Amino acid sequence: MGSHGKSYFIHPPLYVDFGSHLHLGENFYCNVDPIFIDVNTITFGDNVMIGPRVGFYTAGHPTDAAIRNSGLEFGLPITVGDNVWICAQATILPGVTIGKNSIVAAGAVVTKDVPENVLVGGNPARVIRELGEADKQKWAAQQAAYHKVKEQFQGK
Ligand SMILES: CC(=O)SCCNC(=O)CCNC(=O)[C@H](O)C(C)(C)COP(=O)(O)OP(=O)(O)OC[C@H]1O[C@@H](n2cnc3c(N)ncnc32)[C@H](O)[C@@H]1OP(=O)(O)O
Repeated sequence: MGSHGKSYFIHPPLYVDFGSHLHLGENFYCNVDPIFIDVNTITFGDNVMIGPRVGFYTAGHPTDAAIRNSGLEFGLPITVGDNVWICAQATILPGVTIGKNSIVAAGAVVTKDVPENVLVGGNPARVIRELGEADKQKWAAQQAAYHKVKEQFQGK
């Protein structure tokens, strides 16, 4: 591995082309069976969560068949910001940067850069909506309800 934070976890099996081009931030979590085609660098910020069977493909080939057959390959870096969640079976293409706090929905094919604080999904991935205060309120209520049940269960 190129570099990593103090705490990281990847469920095996995993595939890397090199491994040395992979840079993980703090508190990196990746579910089972990721593919890292790291011909160029794949760089993750802190607190990134990856669902099962997500593919990161930095490599590409010429769209001209004759030149492609000569063996030419290129690699463009992939960069994932802090606090990004990439859901199951998403595909991240060469050169893509995903902005901090954003979510890539399950099955998305990400062909272009993703802004910060958005949910993207589909093929090709498009912004579905912005993430913000409504999400915070919804999930803070869920969190509070969870802790209430937990404390009741523990007899506090
Ligand atoms: C780290 C891990 O291990 S994760 C474990 C594995 N789990 C997963 O991968 C879970 C993946 N979950 C998803 O993809 C979910 O759909 C989420 C997180 C994106 C849902 O986010 P929410 O904001 O709650 O989305 P919500 O269900 O309200 O849907 C919003 C819109 O996005 C659409 N949408 C939801 N998921 C997707 C998707 N995967 N692809 C395309 N569109 C989607 C919905 O149809 C809806 O569209 P509409 O407004 O036209 O009706």
